[in-house]
Amino acid sequence: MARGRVSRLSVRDVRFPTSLGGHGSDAMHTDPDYSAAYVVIETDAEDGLKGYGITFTLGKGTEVVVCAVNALAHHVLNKDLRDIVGDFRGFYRQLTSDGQLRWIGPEKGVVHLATAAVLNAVWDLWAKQEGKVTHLTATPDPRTLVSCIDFRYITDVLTEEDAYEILQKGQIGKKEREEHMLTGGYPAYTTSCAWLGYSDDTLKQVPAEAGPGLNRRTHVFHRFKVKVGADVQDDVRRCRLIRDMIGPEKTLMMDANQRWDVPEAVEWMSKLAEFKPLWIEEPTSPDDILGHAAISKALVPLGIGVATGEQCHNRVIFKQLLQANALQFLQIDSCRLGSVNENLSVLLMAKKFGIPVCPHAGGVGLCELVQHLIIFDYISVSASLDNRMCEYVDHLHEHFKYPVRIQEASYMPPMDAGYSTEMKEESVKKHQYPDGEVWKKLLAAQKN
Ligand SMILES: C[C@H](O)[C@@H](O)[C@@H](O)[C@H](O)C(=O)O
Ligand SMILES: [Mg+2]
Repeated sequence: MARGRVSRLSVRDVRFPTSLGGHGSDAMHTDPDYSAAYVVIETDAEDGLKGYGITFTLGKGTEVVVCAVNALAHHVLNKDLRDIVGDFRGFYRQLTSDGQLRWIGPEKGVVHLATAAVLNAVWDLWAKQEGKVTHLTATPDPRTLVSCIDFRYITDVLTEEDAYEILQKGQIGKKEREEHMLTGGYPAYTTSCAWLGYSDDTLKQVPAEAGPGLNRRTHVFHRFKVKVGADVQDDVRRCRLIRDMIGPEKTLMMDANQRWDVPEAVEWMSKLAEFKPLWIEEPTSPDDILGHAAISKALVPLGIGVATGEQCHNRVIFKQLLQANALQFLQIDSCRLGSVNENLSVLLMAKKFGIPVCPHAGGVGLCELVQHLIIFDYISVSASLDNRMCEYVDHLHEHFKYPVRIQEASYMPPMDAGYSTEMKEESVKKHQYPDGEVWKKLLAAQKN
């Protein structure tokens, strides 16, 4: 039972200097410092439980998101948690419809990232209070889940009744699928093997580390993603190198991070088609729905699908991408959309259109969060693993209190109550910007 009045909301700017090693680099984000606006919600309940929420950002972007979280805080403070989750749809709408803040959104950009951080903290707290891993796998009543979704702007594609029906059908065989997750986990792919800033030598090392016997964490990947898009000759060389290393059978995906215009995307991918990519991710602007549709159509003869979503603003854009046949793989993001609430609506729309969801993860904490959503998708919505997998990157998990568990290249279901969002206080202190120990040193060195 949800309890307590929200007595405090704090938000911190936590950054990791990942750019120093080229980790996370791509054709557009050449110096990413993986960062989080880290929200903690406290209540006056005697249990002393706190809710932790993050949104993923890059370096300097974090300070802007922190401002936006502070601007939203009054919607949460002094509210009874029971009232928040008792009318979660209403609360979601309250946050996203703030008469002044929606002008700098609505439901997009900084203000929506901040909404996600706050709502992620609410989901974490609610789940902890109920002693559940997540509300998603454990909730017996699809009506409760449906009541968390704001259907505004999507009823032409998904009504409340449609959602309920999908979730009701998802009850069939749920026990077996739960069992399957507990024993085999959810299939993962790795991106850590081929960031754009990695040298060929590093490329050669990293996939080998994921091979039998050599791997630090004893997982053997079958699916790999390589960053492309900056220089076509370079891409050909790197893709050849990786394809040779992983062999012809393993799955390869490519990610251009929005680098190209529409015709350029098609032309570029015809040069990389020989390496048999399953998909090209974010070939062009994330806002260009018809552009994605044109690229999808042009790449059909090459057997390459289009994947997108990590910078898709909200459920409305996802709705249109689905309506326009603009993607073959849909990539939800646990921190860009409005938390579980909005992600649920997208999972349900994807089910309706028969498009597999392959979440974006990585960054800092994204794997920890999105595993809950995708395992739920399998157990209660899609009921399928065909053409489905969840991204995994091998960075920064050590800073989380409940880090993901990867076994045999699969996400093993989280077992601790909550949304796996809590970071170790020691890590937060060290990496807080600009006065954490790590940044003090780095900033001092930059001055000298
Ligand atoms: C800046 C980031 O590392 C991105 O490159 C990353 O999220 C990427 O697009 C991905 O698909 O993992
Ligand atoms: Mg990507």
